[in-house]
Amino acid sequence: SGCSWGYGPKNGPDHWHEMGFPIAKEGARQSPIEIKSQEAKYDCNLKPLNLSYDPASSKSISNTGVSIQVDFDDCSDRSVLTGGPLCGKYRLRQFHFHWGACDGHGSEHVIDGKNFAGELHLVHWNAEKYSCFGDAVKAPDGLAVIAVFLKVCDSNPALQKIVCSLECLKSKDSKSEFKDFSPCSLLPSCLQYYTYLGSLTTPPLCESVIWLVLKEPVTIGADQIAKFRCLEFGPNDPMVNNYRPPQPSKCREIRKNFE
Ligand SMILES: O=C1NC(=O)[C@@H](c2ccccc2)S1
Ligand SMILES: [Zn+2]
Repeated sequence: SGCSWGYGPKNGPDHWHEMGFPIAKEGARQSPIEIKSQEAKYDCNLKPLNLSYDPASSKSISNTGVSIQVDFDDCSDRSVLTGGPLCGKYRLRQFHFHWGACDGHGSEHVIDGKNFAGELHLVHWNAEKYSCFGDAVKAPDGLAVIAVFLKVCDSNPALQKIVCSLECLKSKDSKSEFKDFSPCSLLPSCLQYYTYLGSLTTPPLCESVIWLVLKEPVTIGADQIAKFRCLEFGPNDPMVNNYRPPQPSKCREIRKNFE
């Protein structure tokens, strides 16, 4: 127990429902989920994802105590996501990562029983309908999160600027300037996706996320992910396994924009 949630044996995902977040157990659209590719339905009406990101809108990188996060200036439509299943413009607010203590697990979503070593989340909010992130996070169509699987293989040059910044971000609440970073560089060449209605994967677990899970993973080098694992949740508490396991599907429909 203890006052704040985390990923440990006493405050991790299995305890969140008793730490003030009953939706963790009672919710109808909790995330992440296991995606069974054969059960996902091809929908020809799904549009391609349209990303228009301004690298100048990146502001800072920080150790939030639960992840490493890059924040963007979301006071105007500088970096936006449209298309896919979305109605309107969703502004990029931040991206962050989830990863494991070893390469065999660490992703939040699972595809056909396969866990990846990590997962990148690009968090956007519906700035056309809502006036701020705080309002959007309470709405069923408030957020859109792009999830990208991380596969340990060759080193990924696009991650290098992030990896190099980690040395100064070991401790919780540390923060550095992080300018002129293009989030597009982190995406795979193919933007085919699965989509379903879900939730935040951390408390407050609000059921306000339209998930866009990319089919194609991106690589991360063994040396690069090793540096992620040197971060800390707190003093002498390595930041690893900061992921929530899959939640009941509860008969949700998963669609895909590819055959
Ligand atoms: O995709 C997600 N990953 C997380 O850590 C959750 C979250 C929680 C609060 C704000 C933004 C995102 S939702
Ligand atoms: Zn996340």
